[in-house]
Formats: sequence, structure tokens, C-alpha cells
Amino acid sequence: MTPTPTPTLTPKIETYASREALMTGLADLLADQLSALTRTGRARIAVPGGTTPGPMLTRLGAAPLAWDRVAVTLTDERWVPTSSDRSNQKLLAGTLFAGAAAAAEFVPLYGGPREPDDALGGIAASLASLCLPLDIAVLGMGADMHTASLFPGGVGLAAALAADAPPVAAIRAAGADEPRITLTAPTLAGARERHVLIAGPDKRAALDRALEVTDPAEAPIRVALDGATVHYAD
Ligand SMILES: O=C1O[C@H](COP(=O)(O)O)[C@@H](O)[C@H](O)[C@H]1O
Repeated sequence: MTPTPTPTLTPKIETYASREALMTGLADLLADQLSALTRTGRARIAVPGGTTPGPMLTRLGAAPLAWDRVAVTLTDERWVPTSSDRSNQKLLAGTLFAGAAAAAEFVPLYGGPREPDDALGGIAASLASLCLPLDIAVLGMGADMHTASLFPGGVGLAAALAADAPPVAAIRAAGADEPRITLTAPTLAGARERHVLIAGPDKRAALDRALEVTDPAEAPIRVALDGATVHYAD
């Protein structure tokens, strides 16, 4: 397995005056990009879960665009029932899909109650037919430099970082409370547009660290940074 090479990276960094401006600014930018895509065809977007993107997803989901031409998936999912507060799918239900975006086609990454490894093939096939290649990937990042569920030190990380990795992989990591399923490095890097959403000085420091190291296994966010725009507020 050959790791995805990550050269010197120089993402564009957009700094916003406040978190509110960050959420609004990124949501409006994504709505513009999706609108442009749906004017001539279909659009495919992956969005993050976790604690940060809720307000951005709510505003994006209310945008008046042709959502029936948009396929949405997650960058990653926690392997928990969709009723769990840990579920990224549940987050989307209460934010993005609470608005006009309910008309979009959603491609879930959770396929329980099986083990994630047993569900990967079916999920990869759904993604390939409905959502890949991605037009837009919106990513979060943890202070440990993980993105999606590509956790440093995770079991399954090397396979998920490989240049020839399938679209999704299962990950188990000390930093994750439950097994995860994640879009892999080539799937994320293959998105035509990549936006990274981070808030707070801890994550800004983590981004700076990630730009200094060379090994994506140490700083998995690196797989998405080449040509990406990082959207940041304190
Ligand atoms: O576990 C996850 O973490 C990252 C970062 O989340 P945050 O809570 O620090 O904003 C997120 O992007 C990912 O989708 C999520 O599953």
C-alpha cells in the first residue's frame, strides 16, 4: 500500500471576524457553489459531523436552490444508531435537512447493526453510484489533526490513507469513542473543491502543526489541504 504523497501544502486561509461570520460566510459560499453546479446538472457534496458545523449546516440547508439535484453524504460516521446523539446523521437531520435541503438525496454511511467492516462494500457501491466523485468536500478537523475519521494512530489508518484505497474504510482509534467509517484519502483529495472548517485557537495551532509535518499518518488533515480553503475564526 502506497501512502498518498503530501508535498509542501499552502492552503488558502480565510479568517472571519467571528464564529457567526464564519458559519454564515461558508454556508453562503457553499450555497453559491451548489447553485452553480445544479444550473447545469447534479451536484455531490460531503459534509462533516461533530460539534462545529451545526450553525453552518442549518443556514446552508435553508438556501433556496435546486436541492433535488444534490446528493449529500458525510465525510465520516460514528458506528452508532441514528437515534444516538453521537450520530453524525442525526446532526444532519436536525440542521441541514431541517430546511429546503430535505429534498436532497442523502447517502448514509451507517449500515448497522452489522459491524462496519461487513457494511463497507454496500456503502461504497451506493457512494460510487450516487455521490462520487465529489464536487465539494467540507471537512472538520480535531485538535489532534484528525479529519473525517482519519485519526492519528488509528487501526485501519494506513489502509485509508493509501493512494489506491476504496471510497470508504473502517477505523478504530483511541481518540474515537466508537468504531468509525470514513471517506478515505483519495476520495477526499479527489473532491474538486475542498473547504476545511475550523474554529478556536487550539485548532488553528493544530493546523499550523499539520502544515509543518510531512507524514499524513501523523497529521491526517494533510490529505485534504492541497488546494483547499481553510475557513477559520477564533
Ligand atoms: O469526530 C469527528 O470529528 C471531526 C471534528 O469534529 P469537531 O467536534 O471537533 O468539530 C468531524 O469533522 C468529524 O466529522 C466527526 O465525526
